[in-house]
Amino acid sequence: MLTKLSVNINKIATLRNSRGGSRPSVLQAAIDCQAFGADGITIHPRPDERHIRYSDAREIAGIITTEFNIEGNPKEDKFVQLVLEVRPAQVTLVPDDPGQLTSNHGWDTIKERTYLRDMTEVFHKAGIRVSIFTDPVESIVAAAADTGTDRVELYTEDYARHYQQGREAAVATYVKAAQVATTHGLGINAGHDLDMDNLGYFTRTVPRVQEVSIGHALIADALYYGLENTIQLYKRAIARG
Ligand SMILES: CC(=O)[C@@H](O)[C@H](O)COP(=O)(O)O
Ligand SMILES: NCC(=O)COP(=O)(O)O
Repeated sequence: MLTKLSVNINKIATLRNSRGGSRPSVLQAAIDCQAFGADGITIHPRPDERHIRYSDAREIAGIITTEFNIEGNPKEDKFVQLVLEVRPAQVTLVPDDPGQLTSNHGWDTIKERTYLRDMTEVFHKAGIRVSIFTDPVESIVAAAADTGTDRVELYTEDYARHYQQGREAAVATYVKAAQVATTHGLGINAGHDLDMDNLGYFTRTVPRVQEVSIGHALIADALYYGLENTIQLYKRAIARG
């Protein structure tokens, strides 16, 4: 099973918003990423719309030829309403507070089990696959299964942070977390701070990763190598392992 690459285009929107205009077009970027080989498009509209706007989500939904993944915190009613309106293939539930610079932790699936089960049911009723953002902690991943979620997304910042010092140690908790996910019948996604250097080892070593969502490093690389070439480089990193 080859891991799918979902390109997170948040940072295209960051650049667009920085001048108050419409350039670069986020919609065109989504169209092009799919044409260049992305297996999906991911966005993470935050309550302050610092990059992706809710209007972007509505427009992108109309040009999706791959898979659309919308990330966000369902404790924001506006987010839930948007997802139910847009009906992406997947919603990824991320427990970010509104003012966070970026995502930096997964759900406490033990404490939030009832809440997450209720929200999973809401999105399932709309025919939307659910993925829950979790740290690579075996007990947390096991508890995610009690919510009825389809998948967990393993939060990979810790892996990326420690990759250079020793990739075997950096990936160990993710291998175990993935094994627990599989044992509990959960699909496995992964994301955050993955890049061209650390990606192949992760997808080669962690079993049954169905999808990685990558944005910040990929868009930064695209400034040097071009978007089409960069997407192909990331796809080859996965294929080469
Ligand atoms: C959930 C996750 O790890 C990423 O989608 C992250 O939320 C990216 O958000 P920013 O692009 O706002 O950093
Ligand atoms: N879910 C992770 C994601 O969508 C992108 O994270 P990053 O590559 O921008 O760190």
